[in-house]
Amino acid sequence: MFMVIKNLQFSYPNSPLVTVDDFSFTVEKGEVISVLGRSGSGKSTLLRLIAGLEMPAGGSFTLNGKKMFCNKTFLQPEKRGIGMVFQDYALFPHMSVKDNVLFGLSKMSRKDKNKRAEEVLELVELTGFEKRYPHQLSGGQQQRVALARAMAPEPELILLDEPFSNLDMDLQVKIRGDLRRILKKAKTTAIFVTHNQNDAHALADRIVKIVDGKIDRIGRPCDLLGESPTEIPGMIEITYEELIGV
Ligand SMILES: Nc1ncnc2c1ncn2[C@@H]1O[C@H](COP(=O)(O)OP(=O)(O)OP(=O)(O)O)[C@@H](O)[C@H]1O
Repeated sequence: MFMVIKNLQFSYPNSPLVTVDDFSFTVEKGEVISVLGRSGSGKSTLLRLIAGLEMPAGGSFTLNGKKMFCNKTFLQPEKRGIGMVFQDYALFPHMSVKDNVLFGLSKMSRKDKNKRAEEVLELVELTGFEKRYPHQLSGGQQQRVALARAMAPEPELILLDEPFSNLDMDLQVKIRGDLRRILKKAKTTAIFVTHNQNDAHALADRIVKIVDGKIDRIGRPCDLLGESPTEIPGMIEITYEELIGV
């Protein structure tokens, strides 16, 4: 299995709550997973643990056979091969679109960097926008530059934290369609965090639903559509056992 998270455990210091309580799930290569949950359920914390920005209290996480953490192994964020896109895009305002994308690339010749930047900008349909600055772009275009920058180094996994929350409703609908198409075209494995059920259902191959720091259910969007576990007796057992396989 491409990515395996097993019995992941985390609490913030000085907090009585267990923020991530015994999470186990697997992700296949090229799969798009939505982590769906209400505000405060622990979604961003899970992404921070995957990214290596927080140290888990227990459990293990491997990505493409590499131990990200397990017992005393803790791979630093910069060595994990994981790209991130956050809700505020975090583009460098004084850099052009192309320079923003080039920033994510290292250890390549100048020629190769330029080629890769052109490729990813084409993928997100921003060819011709290379010389513009972030303030000269729409919100959706800025979001696509952020995605291009994260995808440029060909990370093994991309994490997206509520990437649409700053966009207006019409744009959200368009961008989520674009995002799924872009991720699938590049065969990128992605974990996408949202509190919005529509986004989760439109984008994901599978959804990991979190309630109060615990995995409530895992399943395909068609399995989980609009139902709560109490409305489908036995649902947790079937989907969870079938799908985590760890
Ligand atoms: N630095 C911190 N110190 C202590 N508690 C924290 C810290 N950051 C988050 N928390 C708490 O951990 C819990 C989970 O927070 P987290 O940000 O992961 O939730 P979330 O599901 O991403 O929420 P949102 O959708 O609002 O971003 C919340 O109860 C939050 O108050």
